[in-house]
Amino acid sequence: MPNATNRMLRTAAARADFLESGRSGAAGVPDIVAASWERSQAAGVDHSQPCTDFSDEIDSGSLLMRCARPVLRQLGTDVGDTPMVIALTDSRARVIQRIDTSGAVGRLLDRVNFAPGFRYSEDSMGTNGVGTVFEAGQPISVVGPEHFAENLQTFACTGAPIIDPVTRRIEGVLDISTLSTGWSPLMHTLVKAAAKDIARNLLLDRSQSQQAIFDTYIQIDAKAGRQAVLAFGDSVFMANAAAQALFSSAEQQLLRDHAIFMMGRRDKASDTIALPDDRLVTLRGTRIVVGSEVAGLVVIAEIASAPRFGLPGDFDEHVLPQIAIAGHSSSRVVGDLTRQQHQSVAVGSTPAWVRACEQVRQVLTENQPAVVIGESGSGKFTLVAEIFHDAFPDARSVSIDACQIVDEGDTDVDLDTMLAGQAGPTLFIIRNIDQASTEGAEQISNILRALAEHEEPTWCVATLSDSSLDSDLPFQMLLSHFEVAITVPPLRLRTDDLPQIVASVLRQIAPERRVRLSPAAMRVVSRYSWPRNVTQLTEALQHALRQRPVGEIQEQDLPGYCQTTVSHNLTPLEQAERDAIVAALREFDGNRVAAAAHLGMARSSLYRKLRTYGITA
Ligand SMILES: Nc1ncnc2c1ncn2[C@@H]1O[C@H](COP(=O)(O)OP(=O)(O)OP(=O)(O)O)[C@@H](O)[C@H]1O
Repeated sequence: MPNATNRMLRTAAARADFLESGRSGAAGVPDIVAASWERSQAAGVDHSQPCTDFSDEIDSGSLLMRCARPVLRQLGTDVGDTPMVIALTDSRARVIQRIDTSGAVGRLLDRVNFAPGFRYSEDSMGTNGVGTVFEAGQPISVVGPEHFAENLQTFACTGAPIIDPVTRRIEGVLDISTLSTGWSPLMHTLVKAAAKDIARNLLLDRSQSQQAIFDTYIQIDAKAGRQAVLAFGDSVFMANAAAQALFSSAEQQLLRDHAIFMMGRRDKASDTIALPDDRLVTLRGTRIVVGSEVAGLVVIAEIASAPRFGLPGDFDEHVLPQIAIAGHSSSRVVGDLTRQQHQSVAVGSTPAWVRACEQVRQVLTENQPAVVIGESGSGKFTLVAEIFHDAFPDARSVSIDACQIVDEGDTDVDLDTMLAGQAGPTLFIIRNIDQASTEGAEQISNILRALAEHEEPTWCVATLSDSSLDSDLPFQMLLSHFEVAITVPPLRLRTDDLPQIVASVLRQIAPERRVRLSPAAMRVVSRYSWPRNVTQLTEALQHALRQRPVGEIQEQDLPGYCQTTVSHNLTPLEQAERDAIVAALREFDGNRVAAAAHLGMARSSLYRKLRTYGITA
């Protein structure tokens, strides 16, 4: 029997002994491997079903990626047709790039989640050619049964650390993986040399880039007079006095994020960006190119316009619905609201949504106290207020947030003031009654009783989250006050309505700008599950508008988390499965282990499904 086969057999037997009886079973196995098995076991890695986590926030423009790119390209050419996969990880053992010289090896590695976004640390996947390199701080080959996990037994992985020559930190690992039968000690030499090349590039890039950015910044600042000048690079950020006076540190961070986005673009180095306070800032940039890569950007930033519309929460004619908000300081009742011309938010053709709209219209017409149930941010409040003002244009509405009702003596909601100020038909919307404390629920009960006896025409609707229904929270005592329950569907079940909803949100957050989504961006929006519903969609579109204040929003302008990997429209069965996973994650506060147990699913299957459905919650 050849030596290599013999060695593998012995290691396989030692691994079985180790799993049964601990370190004594690992006799004859190299110390570095035996120590790693022990660490894997101590970390609680399940050798029969290890599980890793996934994140889709990979920075393709990072310094490491930039320095590794030419080396990986060369390595790919050097190994030619040898069936293997070359992988680069970041400093958190997350695979950030993979080059397959063999589709078959690539497919096999997909099945064990050795793919971009997945973490291969030792405490998640056990002994392997990435995580163990981080632990040992040196190159290592892990061949066949030397892997701790069952599903990695057929592979051989050779990894070498990429050590930053300046900081001496491990910035990542370069790994070559193949089938254990095709492993050769030559791979060790190859990987070590390539990792060193990447480290050398780190040093060169840093010093050349920093010098080039600095030189350009000095030149532009000297000519800029009193204008704001900022310089951005991987580990460089400079702002002159004018820039520091003009932008807060949070705004500077935003400009930096946008500059990094601009660095990745090939078309133009100038752009306009909206700050959170809606000032429009024009950035005129100069790209700093080192070698064939963009290493930094120096920009002159000018305010193009002052804020053009109110802050979120402000009551103004652009903000729907037209209602008074019970704020922190008082429950204001605002009268004399004139109705503006606008598109209704109650649009949509999804049957569950149409049904909810009809029911809301009916309870308001017949003045029946109702609870509207649905996921947070699904638009319960907006829908009720909108339909109410549509049906009763001269009436007013008051919103009371149940969280703000504390107790009798210390309350934000002053019922007497509210009712005394009521000079006409009024809708009271009590939001999130499921969030009420015991004292709050008693207070709300008093309010509901008082409203029922009030002489003026009064409507009363409460909203609550469907996940609270089965609980024994204090709000349960309030349900007897309501005659009808209406359910609002979550956004992910309203995919047909999404184009209208997106248009409506864009009109609301950028009323004076003609922005729309490109077809590809709309596809991204349609595939994502939106666990926080319209609230989250609004945040995502605000983010996209900051990236691209005018014109057509592209898919890369949307936040990374909603770029799903789902490449087809989901079948009803898949939608049901995705919804069950989202619900379980919500129930267990994003705890994937608990969610998998609840769903009766292996953790690895859950991770695969998360990737398939693009669920990042
Ligand atoms: N059709 C729509 N068009 C534009 N914006 C909308 C639409 N529906 C809801 N919104 C916006 O989405 C956000 C969430 O809506 P809303 O507050 O009505 O949801 P909710 O279900 O009552 O939320 P919560 O459970 O958190 O109280 C709000 O900012 C609202 O302005």
